[in-house]
Order: sequence, then structure tokens, then C-alpha cells
Amino acid sequence: MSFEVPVVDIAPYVTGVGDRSATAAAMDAACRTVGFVQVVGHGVPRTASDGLAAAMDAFFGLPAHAKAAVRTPPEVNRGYSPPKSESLSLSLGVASATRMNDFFEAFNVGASQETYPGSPGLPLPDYAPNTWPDVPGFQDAVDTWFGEAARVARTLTRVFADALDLPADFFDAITGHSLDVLRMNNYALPPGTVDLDGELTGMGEHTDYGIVTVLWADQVPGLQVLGADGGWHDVSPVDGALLVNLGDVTARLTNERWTSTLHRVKPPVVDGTIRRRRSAAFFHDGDVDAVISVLPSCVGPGEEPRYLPVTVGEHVAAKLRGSRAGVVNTAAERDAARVLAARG
Ligand SMILES: O=C(O)CCC(=O)C(=O)O
Ligand SMILES: [Fe+2]
Repeated sequence: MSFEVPVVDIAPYVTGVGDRSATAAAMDAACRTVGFVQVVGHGVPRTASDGLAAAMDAFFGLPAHAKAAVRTPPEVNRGYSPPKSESLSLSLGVASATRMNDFFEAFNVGASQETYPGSPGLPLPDYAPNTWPDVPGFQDAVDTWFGEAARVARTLTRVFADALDLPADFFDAITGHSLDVLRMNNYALPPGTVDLDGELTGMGEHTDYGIVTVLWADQVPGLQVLGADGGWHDVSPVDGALLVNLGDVTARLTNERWTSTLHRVKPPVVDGTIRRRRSAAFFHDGDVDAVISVLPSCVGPGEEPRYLPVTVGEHVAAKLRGSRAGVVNTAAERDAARVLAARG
């Protein structure tokens, strides 16, 4: 069965010119069926993604001890995360045989208390300050990308509001001090450091946690998305597109009219070496204290809400306890069942 990630042009929402209703309808169709979208017309200049990629290359190319200097405790979702220190499948309650064995390394930055001066008293560690490595130009390039990705994410929530027939400012009420995190991922291990015969997981299967994720990825294969047919499908972005996927908060809001699609990363091994792959996921999760309840308009006649209300903070914390601290998340039965039903 052929599997395609639909391309949606959001230019009418970025430039103010063009047919917004066609964009919203295309978004609704993509979110109902696949839950992953290739977004074009986003207006992010090529210099911003080139700058991000160069900054990531410079950081991940540092010796291990220099990267370890910007490590943080598991409960602080900032700084460096070395290979095999996380296990994404534990975020949805699936204990993998290779516990804490995802081989990606990552560097995380996020919105801090200072990002939102109008919302005093935001809790730590959710809005923790960033730690920056001593790499010339790194912070500038990453800050530039963070700003562009945040703009795209907020534009997408405007498209979502129209696609779901909600007031245009619906998402503004739950994203005034959104938990936003950029995770830069590097999938590479030096030759000889891994047993290439074992089950190798770049990043274990998971759903993202929040409202929407804006994902920049290079075109090296490895990202796989679980289709409605129960199979895993390779996905890489067309030139200039950003991948966009929905997180659990949106699945909850919409009572799964739109899904938070399961995905994982398995980069190819060529001549006994993992082919290096890079990505950067911007997570737009919503306000830590926003209560997420199923939208009445998404519950059809004779249907029931599939989820109880939860705050964004409670939901994200349970997920992170799984992925970063190794505590199996038992509150994600619906997601875990989907993984176990998948083939391969
Ligand atoms: O590397 C990728 O393409 C996906 C990364 C991802 O799913 C994540 O960081 O949540
Ligand atoms: Fe993800």
C-alpha cells in the first residue's frame, strides 16, 4: 500500500494572500488520515536552516567531555543528552528490550521564565534557563531557528483553529506561556562502538507530547511513521519542506479526530557504520497549567470523550519521566496498544 505524507501550503496564513479555506481543508484531511504533514510556504529563510545545521554540526563534533559539560539532570529538559541516556518507548509505557538504549544524542533548549515576563511565577524545571556550549555562533543560530519554528507553530495553530471550526484565537488561550522545547538530534556513533548485529534504535517509537511539532530533518533516511495500515513507512522531507506532526494534546482535544502519529528513527547502517542523520524537533506543547479537555464539537452523536481532562504539565511530566528517567508511563494505554499492534 502506498503511503504519502501530504504536502500542505500554508502561505495564505503567512503572507495574508491566497485561499485560507483551501489550506485549512487540506490540513484537516492530512491530520485526519496521516497526522504527519509536509509544510511548504512557511516563509523560513534557507539561511536559518543552514545556520541551524552548521551549529548542530559544530556542537556534536565536540569531544565527549566538552559535550558532557553541558549535561543536565533528567528532570531538566535542557542541555546535552548523550547516546543511550533516553528511551522514548518508555514515554508511552512500552518497555523495550534495549532499555535506555536509543542511540541518538541531543541538545535541548526551551522557553524559560524570562521568555514570558508577563506570566510571573512559572514553575521550574518546566521553564528552566538554558545552558549554552562554548561554540562560537551556536546560540545565535539556535535562537534564530527557535524563533522561526515558534512562529511556524503558532501559524499552524491558526490553521488548526479554522480546520476544526474553532474561534481563530482558540489556541491563544492555552499557549500564552507555552512549554516550547527544541530538541536537536544527532544519530551517529563512531565505528566500532556499537554491536551492529543487535537491535539498533536511533529513537524508539513514540508520539510527541504537545500540540504540534515542527521538525527540520536532513534527507538521510531513518524516520519511520506508523500508517493506518499498521505498517512502518519511511519518511523524508521534500526539498524545503518542514515536517509537521500532531502531539497528544491535539489528539486529546479532538477526541482522536486527529491523531498523534507514532514514529521512530532507524538510520541505515552502510558498510558497518551508521549513516549519520540530523534533525531538530520544535515542540509546541501549550501552557503548563492549561487544562486539556475533549472539545464538545469533536464528540459525535453516540460517541463518548475518550480522555479525561489533564493539564499539559501533568501529561508532559509523565511522558518525560518515561523517556528521560526510565519510569514506565502507565497512563498511556491507548498509545502502547497501538505500538504493540504494529507490525515489525
Ligand atoms: O529525527 C527525527 O526525524 C524525529 C525526531 C523525533 O521524533 C523527536 O525528536 O521527537
Ligand atoms: Fe518525535
